[in-house]
Amino acid sequence: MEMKGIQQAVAGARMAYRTGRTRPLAFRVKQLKALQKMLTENEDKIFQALKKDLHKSQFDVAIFEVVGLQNEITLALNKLPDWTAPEFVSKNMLTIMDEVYIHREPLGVVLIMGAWNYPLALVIQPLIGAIAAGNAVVIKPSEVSENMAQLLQKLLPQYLDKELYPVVNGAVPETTELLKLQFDHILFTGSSSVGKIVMEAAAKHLTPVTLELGGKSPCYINKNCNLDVACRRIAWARYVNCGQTCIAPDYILFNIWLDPLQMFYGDDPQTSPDYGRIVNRHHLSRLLSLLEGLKVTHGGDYNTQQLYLAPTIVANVDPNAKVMQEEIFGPVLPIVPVAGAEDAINFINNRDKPLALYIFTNDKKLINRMIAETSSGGVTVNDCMIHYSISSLPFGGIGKSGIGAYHGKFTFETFSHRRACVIKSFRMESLNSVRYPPATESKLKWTRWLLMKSHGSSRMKQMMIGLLGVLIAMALKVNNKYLHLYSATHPG
Ligand SMILES: NC(=O)c1ccc[n+]([C@@H]2O[C@H](COP(=O)([O-])OP(=O)(O)OC[C@H]3O[C@@H](n4cnc5c(N)ncnc54)[C@H](O)[C@@H]3O)[C@@H](O)[C@H]2O)c1
Ligand SMILES: CCCCCCCCCC=O
Repeated sequence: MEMKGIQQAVAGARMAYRTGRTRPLAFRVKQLKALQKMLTENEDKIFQALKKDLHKSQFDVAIFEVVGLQNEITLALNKLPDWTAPEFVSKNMLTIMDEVYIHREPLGVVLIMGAWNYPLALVIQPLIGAIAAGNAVVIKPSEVSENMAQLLQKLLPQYLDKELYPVVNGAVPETTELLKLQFDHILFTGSSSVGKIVMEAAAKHLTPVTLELGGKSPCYINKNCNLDVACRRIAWARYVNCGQTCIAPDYILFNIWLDPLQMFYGDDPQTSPDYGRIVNRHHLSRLLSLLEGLKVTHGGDYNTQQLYLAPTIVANVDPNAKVMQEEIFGPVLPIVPVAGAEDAINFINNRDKPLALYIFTNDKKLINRMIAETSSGGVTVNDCMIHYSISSLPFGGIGKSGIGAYHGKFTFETFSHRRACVIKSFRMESLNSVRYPPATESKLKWTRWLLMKSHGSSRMKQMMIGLLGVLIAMALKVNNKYLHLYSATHPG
C-alpha cells in the first residue's frame, strides 16, 4: 500500500467516526452480524489461505481460529446491552441524592496489529470487541502470513463499513508509516522487540497500548501426577501449529518424558495431515540454530524445501543453552531437570514473567503454593493453553510478556473509556452549603462526614439523607448565629 493511501485510510476512518454512526447499538450489532456472516460464508477461502500460509488442517482452522471467533461474536451480541448500560455505582453522602454512574464510551480510532501464527483469530478477535465498543478500527494483518493478509483486505470491506474499518497491508515501511499517525489506542500482538517499537511510536502521541507479546512459558511436572496424560496434553500444546503458538509450553521442568508423538502424528510426521509447517525459511533456520550443539533425544530432522521440522525433544538441557535464552516458537521441547518444586519456583522467578505457566500435579497444596509464589499472564493446571478458550478470563501477559488483556468483556473494556458521570439537581442546597465559604469548624466536620463512603442509595436512605440535610442546615445556622455573636463581642 502506498504511504498516501495509508494516511487516507486513517483520516477516512477518523472522519467516519466523527459522523457518530458507530454510537447506536443497532449499528454495532449490524457490523458484528456482518462479521459473523463473513466467517460462515468464506469458510473455504479462510481454510485455503491458512493452508497456504501455515499448512493448517481443517480441524485446526476450526478449533484454533474460527470457533473462538464465532463464540466471541455471539457473546458480544448477547451482552452488548448489558456492557453498554450505565453502571450505577456507590456514592458518598454528599452525592447520595444524585445520579452517579460509569458510562462506557468508544475511544475513537484504534489500531489493531496482528501476528502471523493465528493470522485470522489474532486480528478478528480484538476487532469484535473494538466494534462492540463503538470504535473505528484500522486493521494491520501480519505481512508474513500473506495469503490471510490479502484475504482480509478483500473480505472485510465486502462485509463491514468500508470507511470505518480499513485494512492496511504491508511490511516494515508501511507499518512504520502507520505508527507515525495518531490513534486513540493500539492493540499489538507480536514479539517483544516490535512491541517496544510500537510503544515508542505510541508514546509520541500519548496513545495507550495493549501489548500481547510472547516469551518462554514454563511447564513444571511434579512426580505426583498422571504422567501419561500430562505428556499427551503437553505434546498437543507444544506441537499444534508446528509449535508456533504464543502460549505453547516452551520448556519442561522435570526429568522424565513419556512420548505420545507416534500416537499423534504416526511414524512419519511429515506425511501427517495434522502436522503443520514452519512459516518461512528465516524461522526454520532460526529454529535449527537453537538446536546447534544439542543432543536431540527425539526428532530433529527437517526439510528446508517443505519448511518441515519434525516434532523435536531435547532432554537434559543446560539452562544456559541457547534454546533456553529466547522464545522457541517452533516444534522443539527442551527438558530441563529440576530437583523439585522449590527448584522449579526459583527457576521461574529468576526469569522474565511468562505469558503462561503450566503445572502438572495432583497436590492441591503445591498448586496453591506455585500460584502464590510465581507470576505469569495466566496459569493452567494439569493442561496447557485451555485458559485461552475461556472468554470470561482476561488474556494477556505481565512484565515482558505484555501489557493489558482482552477476550470477551475484557476486549470491550480495553476499547472503551470509562467516563465518570455525576448528574446533580438544583435541589438539596442545604446539604451542599457545608462546602461553601466562609469555612467554619462545624462545616469542616460535616463535609468530612458527608464525604465518607456510603453503599448504595435505597429510597429509605435518600429520605434519611434529605432529613439530614435539613438538620445540617439548621445546625449550621445555629452555629453561624453564635459565630456572628462571637465576632461581634470579640472584635479583632
Ligand atoms: N500474546 C499473544 O496473544 C500472542 C499471539 C501470537 C503471537 N505472539 C507473539 O508474537 C511473536 C511472533 O509473532 P510475529 O513474528 O508476527 O511478531 P512480530 O513482532 O514480528 O510482528 C507482529 C506485527 O508487527 C509488525 N512489524 C514487524 N516488524 C516491525 C517493525 N520493525 N516495525 C513496525 N512493525 C513491525 C508486523 O507487520 C506484524 O503486524 C512471538 O513472540 C509470539 O509469542 C503473541
Ligand atoms: C482450545 C484451546 C485454544 C488455544 C488457542 C491458542 C491460540 C493462541 C494464540 C497465540 O499464539
